[in-house]
Amino acid sequence: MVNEISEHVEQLFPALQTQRRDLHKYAESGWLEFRTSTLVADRLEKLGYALKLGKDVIDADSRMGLPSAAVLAEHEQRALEQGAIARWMPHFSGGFTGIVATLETGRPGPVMGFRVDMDALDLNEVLDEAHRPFREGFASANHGMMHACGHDGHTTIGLGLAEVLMQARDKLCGTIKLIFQPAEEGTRGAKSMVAAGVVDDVDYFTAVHIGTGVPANHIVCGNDTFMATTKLDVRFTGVASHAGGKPEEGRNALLAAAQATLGLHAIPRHSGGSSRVNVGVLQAGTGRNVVASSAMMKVETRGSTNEVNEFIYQQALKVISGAAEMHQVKFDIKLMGAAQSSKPTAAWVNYIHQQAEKLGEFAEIIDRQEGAAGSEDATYMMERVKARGGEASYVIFGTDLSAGHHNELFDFDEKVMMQGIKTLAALALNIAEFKGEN
Ligand SMILES: O=C(O)C[C@H](NC(=O)Cc1c[nH]c2ccccc12)C(=O)O
Repeated sequence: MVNEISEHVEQLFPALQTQRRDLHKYAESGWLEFRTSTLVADRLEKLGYALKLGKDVIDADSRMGLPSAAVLAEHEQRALEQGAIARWMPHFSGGFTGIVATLETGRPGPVMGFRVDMDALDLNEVLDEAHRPFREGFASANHGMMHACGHDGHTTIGLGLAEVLMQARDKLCGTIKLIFQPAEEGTRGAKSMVAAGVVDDVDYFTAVHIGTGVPANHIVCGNDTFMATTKLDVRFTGVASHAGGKPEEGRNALLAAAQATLGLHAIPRHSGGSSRVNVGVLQAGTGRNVVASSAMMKVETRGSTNEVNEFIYQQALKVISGAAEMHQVKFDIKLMGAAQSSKPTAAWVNYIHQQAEKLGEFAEIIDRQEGAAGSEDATYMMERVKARGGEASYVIFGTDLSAGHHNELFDFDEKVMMQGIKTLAALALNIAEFKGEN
């Protein structure tokens, strides 16, 4: 059976490549995946999946870092001009760009959930002959948005998996649930899908990523280096005054933000694990001879455990309020995103390892990798599934990259999409071979 699937996936390659390049060209960042969602929904419906869309899979109040209503409307319009399918748009309008596709086999068995993400980054793609997406005509048409983390590949893997599993439906048991998540960047989207109950019936959960520095033909079956993180926007509001004539009447928001930036980067370490803090954006002031009355910062904290991140975050709040107090300005903090740390379950990692070995496609099959961590909001889904006694893991398919993730020259070897689909399909088709720990 696995051989038949492999052949099917290889036949699909030209179509997968076309799909990925189309998504790459029309990159849409978090909560603005309007064109992407309508195309994904349309494809999944045509394949015969039962769909849940928009508000049925996204809890409105749990969305973090949502763009303004004006930005949402503008990008919805742009999506329609770029080929979004209008009849699906009402489901996604207003920033509800999530999809869950279900295949009930009618035979007893577990619920298996697979999660892919769909959003691009806020980044300008390099438009230069040296960069393959530009040279071959699929560089981002959308200013300030670029698939520079491979989510165009993830979405394509999800659609390819949908196709091969539907074709092999007579050999499956239980239920297949394909989760297409918005707004992973900035860790904004997953929590709202968990709050909508999307993984409440999932017994075995697998999230995927390509690249992340893992070499081509290597697979990491259970990535466990995710840092808990909190993302915040901070706004300081002071009083403008004549910088020469009446400086004492001013309340300097720029100085408060500068003070806060230094204070944030000086938060002590924690013996419980590694931590990070970053002020990635700082903007302030309006004119040379005006005491700056406004400033804003985009800040993130991270920790290798939820406790370490919480410590850094609480310290950050004190630093920000202290800096505001020092300069007698007002401040306002908005939570823009968050994710937990999470570890995969050993039995599921073992099963993925065993299935990857059977496929015979990988030069190296690694259970976990040491090293620098990022964050991921799929961790909310993993933790929810584990809390109900389910199994969960996060798989990385290695691939050659033209530049690092989140870089303007990012691109990947598209063949990795075939390995991804084959491996995930094998997890579903061979589930009878899974042995839990009990
Ligand atoms: O915090 C975020 O905004 C999410 C973003 N996430 C990623 O870049 C994904 C990621 C980073 N490192 C790894 C390693 C393994 C899988 C996924 C990743 C990050 O860490 O900045």
